[in-house]
Amino acid sequence: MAAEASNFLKYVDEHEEDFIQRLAKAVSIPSVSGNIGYIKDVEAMAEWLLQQLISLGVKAEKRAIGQHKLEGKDVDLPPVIIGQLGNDPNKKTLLIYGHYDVQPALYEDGWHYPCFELTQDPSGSGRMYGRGSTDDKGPIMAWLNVLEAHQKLGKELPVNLKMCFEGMEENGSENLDKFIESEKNGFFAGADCMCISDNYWLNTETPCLTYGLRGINYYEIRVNGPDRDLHSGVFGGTIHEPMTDLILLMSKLVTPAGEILIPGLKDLIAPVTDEEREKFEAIHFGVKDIHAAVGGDQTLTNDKVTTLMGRMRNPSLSLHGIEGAFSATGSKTVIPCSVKGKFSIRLVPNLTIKSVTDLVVKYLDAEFKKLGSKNRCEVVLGHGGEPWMADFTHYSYRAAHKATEDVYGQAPDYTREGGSIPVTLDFADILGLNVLLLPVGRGDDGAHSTDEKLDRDNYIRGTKLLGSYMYELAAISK
Ligand SMILES: C[C@H](N)C(=O)N[C@@H](Cc1c[nH]cn1)C(=O)O
Ligand SMILES: [Zn+2]
Ligand SMILES: [Zn+2]
Repeated sequence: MAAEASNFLKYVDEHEEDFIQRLAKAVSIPSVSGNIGYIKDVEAMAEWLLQQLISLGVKAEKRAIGQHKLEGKDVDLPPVIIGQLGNDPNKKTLLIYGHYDVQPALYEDGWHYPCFELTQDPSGSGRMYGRGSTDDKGPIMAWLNVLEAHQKLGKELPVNLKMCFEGMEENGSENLDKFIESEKNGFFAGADCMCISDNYWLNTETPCLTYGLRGINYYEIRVNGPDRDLHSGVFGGTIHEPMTDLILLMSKLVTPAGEILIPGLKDLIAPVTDEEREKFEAIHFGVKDIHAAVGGDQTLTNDKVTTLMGRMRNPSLSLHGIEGAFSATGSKTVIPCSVKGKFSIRLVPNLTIKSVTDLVVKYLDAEFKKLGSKNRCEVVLGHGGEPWMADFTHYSYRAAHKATEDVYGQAPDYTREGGSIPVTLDFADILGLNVLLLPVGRGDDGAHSTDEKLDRDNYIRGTKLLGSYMYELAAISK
């Protein structure tokens, strides 16, 4: 461990409670980017984060990045917050990214704790529940904790730090690529490498460094029929029903065993190399880790490597929901006039947003024609992100490896994330940077799920990890 880091680590140990209060404040702002009803909260979260950064000595500002359509209305995109601390030509410059928006959360979905109130597990396990605790407010707060420790200790950071925080990650990071492009020779100039903390360990015990992400294509199948909802007793048996068409189409996408049924898609996947397989075999993981994380034994196979490849190396297709369908309690006998089926496909090398979309649209159009329905059907790509891979032999990974050993007393696993952070590829390609994914949370944190949580130990040691990584990065030769 770099000796200069020791009083930083001591500060972290002495300020655990303050750091938890910081996370509690962040979680209390319901910054859901996908619903129009939360626009004010997303703005409030951006403003609170900006003020936190300024109070920690960061030269920070909010940047507007245009408008988008939300629930049919034109509204401002959440601002990007950029900041800089340190500009010493003798130091390396690290760029960090995080997102201050969160997935939706409703108590009725099955939460056991208030969704937007950081709640400590009463049994004393150290679990801290709340939407955004692990994705991605916990990691952002961990960076802020690092800054606070240095400010209060009167210590300079060992590297120059540039920061970019967005509020649209959970909805496709719209326009962020354009912002990065426009600031390539401006704000982002001079960055040596990049670190993103926005994914999770594979299990509950082994820290990891992540060098790959699956991409994502998010689709809607829109089936429109009559111009109003109808009584099924009066009109059932007389018209083509949009829900019936949609369910049929959705059933043609994937089998219960997870096999994607879109013709031609498999042929586009890059063949798996021996080196890749060896990397998967070396990971500390068992299907029991998935059983623990999902609270059931629903794994498709008991084989470790097949399971890991299912998550990291193969595409997957998930059906998410149907907008416009009756879903409340009770027995409403309605025929919905217009429904939108939502599904996504996780992309792996060499699948691209376009190649997959071409196949999806062609296939669903043909399947719809086979139904002979008089309804109208349209397949729309909502947002897309390409898959990404990094060079994990880069000095930034070596620094993070060392920091993990310092903080956790064990070497990290090298993993690929099944989830997507589409802007990672934009940062890597547009700025020409090596990107390291350095997760804080565990595999059972339940990101996007009910009872999302972050363990107190991961939050505190995660703060130490991010700080130690900066020290190792400063010390390592390129
Ligand atoms: C891994 C990251 N924390 C995350 O959750 N990413 C999301 C991104 C996304 C794309 N569409 C909606 N959200 C994910 O992988 O689902
Ligand atoms: Zn997320
Ligand atoms: Zn995230």
